Amino acid sequence: MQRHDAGCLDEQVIATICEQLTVYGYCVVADFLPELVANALYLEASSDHRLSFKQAAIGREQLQQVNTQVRSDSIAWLNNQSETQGLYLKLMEHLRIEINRRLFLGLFDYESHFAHYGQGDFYKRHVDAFKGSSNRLLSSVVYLNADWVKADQGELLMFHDEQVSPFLIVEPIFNQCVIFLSEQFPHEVRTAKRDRYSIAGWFRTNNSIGGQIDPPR
Ligand SMILES: O=C(O)CCC(=O)C(=O)O
Ligand SMILES: [Fe+2]
Repeated sequence: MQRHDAGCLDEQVIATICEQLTVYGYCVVADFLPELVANALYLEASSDHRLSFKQAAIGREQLQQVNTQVRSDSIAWLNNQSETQGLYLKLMEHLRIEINRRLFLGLFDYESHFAHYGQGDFYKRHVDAFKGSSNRLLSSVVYLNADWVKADQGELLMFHDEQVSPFLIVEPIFNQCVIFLSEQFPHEVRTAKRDRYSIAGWFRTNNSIGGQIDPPR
């Protein structure tokens, strides 16, 4: 059900996200974005040739390397280059401000990329940030796949510490969003059986030294 059509996130959704992050450290939200925005994002991700998807790498900065044993998806960073990206980034900026206002997390900015998992692609178990060594505080993933069925797999599996069984399985269904503490939860993307589109993003704190934002992407 669509709860909102204006160019903003639903207030109740924001309140729920903040409550669940406080209690559990993660939350899953259905119908996250205004439907028009989610549709436009899907169209852009799946068919806008100005986006040049590149094989995703792991690690940061100079240590980045492509390792298709770990992840085999392709990504394209959002940089406000289209009206659609502008709408999405504005909504996430609103969310950033609201989370800071309610939870005092001191989130400083938000970086995000489209991700495309083709048939057979996966992302093995990992954490998005290692304790104390990153400024990624909250991870978000918005899924853009209409008509996803169980047989398509490609679920996000979330784990507690070293446990082998996931405590949460998130299907990558259209306009569903998951937000979680980046250092807290190992997770993996099960091999997708069909094209799978999403936007992964990170709210970051500012650990800048000498005016340089640390670390850059
Ligand atoms: O697409 C997903 O469900 C998760 C992606 C992910 O873990 C990442 O990009 O770091
Ligand atoms: Fe991740």
